[in-house]
Amino acid sequence: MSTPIPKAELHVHIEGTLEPELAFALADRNGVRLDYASVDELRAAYSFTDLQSFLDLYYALMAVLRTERDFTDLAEAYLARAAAQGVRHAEIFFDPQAHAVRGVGMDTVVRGLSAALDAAEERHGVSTRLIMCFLRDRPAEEALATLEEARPYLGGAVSGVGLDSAEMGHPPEKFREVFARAREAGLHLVAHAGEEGPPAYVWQALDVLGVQRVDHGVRCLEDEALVERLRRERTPLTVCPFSNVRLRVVDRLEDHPLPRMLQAGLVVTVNSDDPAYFGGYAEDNMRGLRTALGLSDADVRTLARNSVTASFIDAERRTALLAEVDAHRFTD
Ligand code: HPA
Ligand SMILES: [Zn+2]
Repeated sequence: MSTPIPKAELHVHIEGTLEPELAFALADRNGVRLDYASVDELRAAYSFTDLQSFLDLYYALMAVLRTERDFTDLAEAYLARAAAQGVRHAEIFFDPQAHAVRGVGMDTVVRGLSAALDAAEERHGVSTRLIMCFLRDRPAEEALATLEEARPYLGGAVSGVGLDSAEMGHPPEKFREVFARAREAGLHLVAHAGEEGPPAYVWQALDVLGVQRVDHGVRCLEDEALVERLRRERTPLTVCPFSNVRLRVVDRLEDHPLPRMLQAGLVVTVNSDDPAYFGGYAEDNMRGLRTALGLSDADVRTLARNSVTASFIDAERRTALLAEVDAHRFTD
């Protein structure tokens, strides 16, 4: 690969970076039986019809994650791959409720992930933040309990909260209270909205939850007033092109609405979402898009700059990373 452009990744689920090889290694280590005979057989199951069909496999495979060391190994593997793809800063989602159902508690998950994240700057040159997501298809009360369980880590290991899982039928307003509490705790706020769900869910994420970024948000294009609002307030959208194709939010990469989003003046970023399942990491997404849509060098630089300005890093590192993006030379 020619030198990837330096960038931030703002939308990646750590559980979605679980590659089949690591899943089998952890299954062996923990004595967990998988329903698949081999890595190839598992990979062959990665054919999705919508978000739910993906989530079913995503949650099932998490059964192999048991100990602090498992979470450390998972995050370390992601950080090494991300660094090789030019990622210089990563804001990483995790789903504590999806682990609690197996009796794997908050401390195990956060301490395990933090061990890898804390070493990432020195080991890989990647700064990091951790964003705790609530599962929107679980009750609001469970999200509140999850926030309380994470209390010792809020503002420390955990910088923000998000909202993910099955979108349809689970509007952002269901989580009004937990987001209000997270705001009181001084946390950053983001939410998945407008991936499969309608523009109304994006409005709610902004007006009811008060999010600083919208994850996905591609369906905003169906509502002109919403596009104008996002543009005027420069609310970043963390777009995930490979994910959109694999989950059939768009038919083909060639049809991806990203150029229209840029054209509309939106602060768009490119991200990998669940790279082990969707066919590639951050730079893979960038190059895939570039080829499919004929993006220019200037477009790619704009996307990389957006990723840095949309991140939650401090001003000094932001300036340093923007300088790196501007100094990048395209060689192919
Ligand atoms: O793309 C996604 N959408 C919603 N929830 C998720 N959890 C992991 N990936 C996703
Ligand atoms: Zn996502």
